[in-house]
Amino acid sequence: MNIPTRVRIIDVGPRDGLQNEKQAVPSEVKIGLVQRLQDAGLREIEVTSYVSPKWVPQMADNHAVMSGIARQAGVRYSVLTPNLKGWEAAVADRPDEIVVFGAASEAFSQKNINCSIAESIERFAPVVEAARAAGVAVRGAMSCTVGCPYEGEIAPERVAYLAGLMKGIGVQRVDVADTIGVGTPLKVQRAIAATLQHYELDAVSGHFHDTYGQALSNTLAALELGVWNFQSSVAGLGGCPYAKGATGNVATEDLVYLLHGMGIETGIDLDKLVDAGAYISDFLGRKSGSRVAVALLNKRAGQGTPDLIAASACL
Ligand SMILES: CC(C)(COP(=O)([O-])OP(=O)([O-])OC[C@H]1O[C@@H](n2cnc3c(N)ncnc32)[C@H](O)[C@@H]1OP(=O)([O-])[O-])[C@@H](O)C(=O)NCCC(=O)NCCSC(=O)C[C@@](C)(O)CC(=O)[O-]
Repeated sequence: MNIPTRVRIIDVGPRDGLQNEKQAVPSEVKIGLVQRLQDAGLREIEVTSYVSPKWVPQMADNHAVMSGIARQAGVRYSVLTPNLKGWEAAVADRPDEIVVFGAASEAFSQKNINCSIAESIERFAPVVEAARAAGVAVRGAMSCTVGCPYEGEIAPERVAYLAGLMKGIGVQRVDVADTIGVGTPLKVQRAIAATLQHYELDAVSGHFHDTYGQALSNTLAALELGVWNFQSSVAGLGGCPYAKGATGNVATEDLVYLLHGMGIETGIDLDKLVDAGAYISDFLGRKSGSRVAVALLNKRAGQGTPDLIAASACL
């Protein structure tokens, strides 16, 4: 076992978390969320995406959000850019990192970005080149590395193929995404191992949705392989508009609780993170998707400690 002692978390809540929200979330609320996440100690935040507003209307205010955030030294702000048009709009807003996003599944690639895997790489290549020439870091999101809503199970060879293509065009690090949260630990480990054929461990992150309640188990499986970069979404927000029925990412609060409980350092203040989750959940008018946050908020409200509630349930 090669469990790391420190983990870096990218909170993708403002982007992945909110992109699928039906109600319009004002730019000020998104900016307030980014502020609270950095106050809680997050050092990487995925802020928005420069995609077609017809495809993802919630991200149409990308410029307002990126220009409205109060940047803090040492925090990396990333944005999604699927093509040169997205890059050209994004670069004016000075992201620290851009994310090109492909899929290990042909059908998902078509549904999500309207092109084949091969075409997507052709579109990404000039984006990557321009970003690197401008000194902007480049990450590649790899969707459907375990399962696809249209094609079912995805073989690790297809993940290795995509990772190789990403590497070939100069993408510096990649996310192994279980977009629809169907993965289980061994399948996730196989997808990561396939990615490691092309990328160093330090350049691989886990991005697990929690649709089937497996995200923390999958995190542990990734930790066992030494992975130390993870993406999560405060309050468990989110889902992809082109993966119907898939729920949000693993909640950042749940991830931090797990990691701190294992003695793994994150640099994140869990109480402040719970406040950030409460802020956005209150705005959306619903309970947090984080079980840790709900337990800690109940505890704060004096409704008993989670330990006592659990004990009384056994009586
Ligand atoms: C990629 C495209 C644009 C291709 O869409 P397309 O229709 O093939 O593009 P096009 O080049 O033919 O252009 C069509 C129209 O879109 C405009 N357009 C073209 N590009 C842009 C741009 N960058 N920004 C703004 N507008 C753009 C373009 O100007 C034109 O406008 P019109 O003339 O009709 O008015 C489209 O499919 C799209 O926007 N898809 C967005 C998909 C998306 O954001 N999905 C969610 C994020 S991925 C995800 O959540 C998964 C992830 C990353 O979290 C990991 C995981 O869990 O799996």
